[in-house]
Parts: sequence; C-alpha cells; structure tokens
Amino acid sequence: MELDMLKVGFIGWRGMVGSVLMERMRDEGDFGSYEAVFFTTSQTGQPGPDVGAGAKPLENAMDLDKLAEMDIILSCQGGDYTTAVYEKLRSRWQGYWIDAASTLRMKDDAIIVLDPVNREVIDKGLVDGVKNYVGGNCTVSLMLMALGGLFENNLVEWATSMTYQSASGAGAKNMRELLTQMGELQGEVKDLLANPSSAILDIDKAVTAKLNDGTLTTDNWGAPLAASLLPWIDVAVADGQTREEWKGIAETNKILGNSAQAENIVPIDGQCVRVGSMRCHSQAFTIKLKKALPLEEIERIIGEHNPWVQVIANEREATCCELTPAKVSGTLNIPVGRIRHMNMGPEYLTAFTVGDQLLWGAAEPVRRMLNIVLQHCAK
Ligand SMILES: NC(=O)C1=CN([C@@H]2O[C@H](COP(=O)(O)OP(=O)(O)OC[C@H]3O[C@@H](n4cnc5c(N)ncnc54)[C@H](OP(=O)(O)O)[C@@H]3O)[C@@H](O)[C@H]2O)C=CC1
Ligand SMILES: N[C@@H](CC(=O)OP(=O)(O)O)C(=O)O
Repeated sequence: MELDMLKVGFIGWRGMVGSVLMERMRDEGDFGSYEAVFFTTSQTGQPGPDVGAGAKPLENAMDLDKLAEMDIILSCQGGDYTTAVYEKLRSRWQGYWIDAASTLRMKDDAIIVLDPVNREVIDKGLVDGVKNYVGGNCTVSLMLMALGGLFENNLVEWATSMTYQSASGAGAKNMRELLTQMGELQGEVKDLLANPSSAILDIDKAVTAKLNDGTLTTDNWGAPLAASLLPWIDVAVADGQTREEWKGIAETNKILGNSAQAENIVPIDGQCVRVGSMRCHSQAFTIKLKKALPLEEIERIIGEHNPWVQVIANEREATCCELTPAKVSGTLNIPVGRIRHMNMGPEYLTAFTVGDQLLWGAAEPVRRMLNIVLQHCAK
C-alpha cells in the first residue's frame, strides 16, 4: 500500500509520554509520509499540532467511527482510555493498535515491543497477522536494553533487579510534587543553611521534623519522597510482590518469546523502589550466569548488543560522571557499569544501569514500532 494513503491516529500526544514521543518523531523526521490525525479526550475541535501539513482541529478520541477510519492508532493516553475504547473498537476494526499503556500487554493477541531486543518476535507477529503492539514496562525495557546481550546469548540462569525508580514513572503531578517537597524542606532550614557555623544535626532535626509532622505536601505520593524513598510501586499482587515487581518476570519472558514453554522462563525478581530522581530509572542487578566467563568477554557481549548500550569502566570517576540519572536524563543512552564478579562465585555477576524512562522506557519503543508497521504496510 502507498504510505500516503495511510491514516495514523495519535491519542495522548500532549501528555508527558506523548510529548516525548512527538519530540522524538519531529527530531527523526517521522511525520510526512502518511496522514497524521490527532485526537483528544478533552479538547475536540481545538487546533491540533502542526506536523507539516497545517494545524487541523482535534478529533474526538471517544468517536469510534472516526477511530475506525484509521489504519494505525498510536495511543499514549493511558490504560483507562485503552480499557474504555479498545474492545468496542476492535469488534469492528482491523487496524494496527500501538499502545504505551499496560492494559493489553499480557494478552495473547498482543506483542510487547522492544525491537532492539525482540525484532524477530515482532516480525513474526506482523507476518502472522498480529495487530496489537504494546510498549513494555519502563523498568523491564530498560533492563533488556542494558542486558540484552546476556539474554540473547542465553547466558542468564536468573537475575534480580533492585530498582531506583524516578518520579516521572508516577506521572507529571508526582514530578511536580517531588520538587515541591524539596522546596518545602529547603525552606524549613533556609536560615540554618545560610549560616556556615550552624550545626548539621540541628538542620537534620528540622528536616526530619518536617518530614514527619504531616505538613509536607503529599497529595500525590501519599508520603514524603524528597529526602526519603518509597519501597513500594503500584498495587500488591500475590506472595508479597508488587505489580511492578511481577512485571519483571512476566514481561521480560514475553518480550523474549520465552513464555510459551515453562522450561524456557528465566526467573527475574527484585524490589522496586521509588527515589527522588526526575525521569531516569536505575537498577542494580545480581545475575546468575549459566557459565563463568571472563569479565572482558561479558563486557564485550553487553556492549555489542545494541547501539545505545555503553559499558562504563568500573572506576569512580567514570561511574560518577557517566552512570547517573543526571547524565542520562533526556538521552537514549543506556550506560551499564559497576560490572564485576561477586563473592558468591564466578557465575555471579553484578551490574548497574541507568535509563531515561520516558524515552526507552515509554515513547521510543512505540515510535519505532510505528515505523516498523509502516514499513510492513508499504511492502
Ligand atoms: N509516565 C510513564 O512513565 C509511563 C506512562 N506510560 C503510559 O502512558 C500513559 C500516559 O502517561 P503520561 O503521559 O504520564 O500521562 P499524562 O497525564 O501526562 O497525559 C495523559 C493525558 O492527559 C490529558 N491532559 C489533561 N491535562 C493535560 C495537560 N495540562 N497537559 C497535558 N496533557 C493533559 C491529555 O489528554 P487529552 O488531550 O485527551 O485531554 C493527555 O494525553 C500512562 O497512563 C501509561 O499508561 C507508559 C510507560 C511509562
Ligand atoms: N509503573 C512505572 C511507570 C509505568 O507507567 O509503568 P507501566 O507502563 O508498566 O504501567 C513506574 O511507576 O515507574
């Protein structure tokens, strides 16, 4: 089919994930070869973004007739929207549904997309007529971008991921509230801080009092995050795990195409923790390898997997410059460092990674998937 005949509908394009997507699409010159139609749940009729063909009025994202005119729909609107619209639309529509939300991820008729890791699974899905392609959980996608080489070479017997997840994973309001909390704490000790001879324990006492006196703004987090952390993300599932922790094993194995046979499942588990970084998730891994390998070999396998992963030397200066949320934020880079064998034995490896959870963790896999679907349609 000629690409200029295709209509691609965008929903959720002005949200946080959607805005990152739009920026990446503009940077990559993705618009232009098809008709882009922009939808909204709240601003129908207002001017949409101009992506090269003038700003057209926004369409109603709840209008199934209009949605059904699309050949491809890309939604960053969120799980509630997908739940409200997807089944009703699917019963009368054969187009491609690309989604950043988790709602459809584990459905049999959906593929979780992370093409640098599972391009073969995606290509087979397209040939087999699969129409639903969903971006993975940010922590899972960032882990696989970092350790893809080890998984690809079937070297991982099991792994734990202990996470340090950023505020952005909880949404824009939570990012703002983290900064509000930081400001409120700073305000509490402003005078003491300005006096170089004030006692640090007095400052600490005032901060601790503010953290615990119930006056810190916590409408979105429900508890202080600034100067603290929250070792719980999402809802409880079985056996004391949180849903974020469960996604580690469920989504990883689905992405890798292991899920069909129980003996192929790679056990993944860990604790997911919210910390006060803005938009980069970090993870510390313990990996049990299937066989002992020299460190140089492991670093080569990790570093050669994809163009974005970078092995960082396990030394202080490189680590503190290159392996931090401050450095990685806003980039597609996936640094992996602190790589070393552990005391438990030569098959035990530890590593640390950082990745932008709005880019590889959310917008980039679905941006790339749209291009893959477009290429498929053009054949
Ligand atoms: N945040 C994350 O880390 C990740 C999120 N996701 C998925 O993406 C979904 C969307 O997340 P996120 O982008 O953070 O959600 P946002 O809350 O930023 O945006 C969602 C929608 O809210 C509406 N909206 C209302 N007021 C505003 C405003 N002032 N500015 C912008 N948009 C506004 C927009 O819809 P409208 O134009 O229709 O009013 C927008 O598309 C999530 O629910 C999740 O399913 C996936 C991976 C990671
Ligand atoms: N749960 C993630 C963000 C997210 O949206 O994940 P998912 O796409 O799996 O719902 C976090 O809080 O960091």
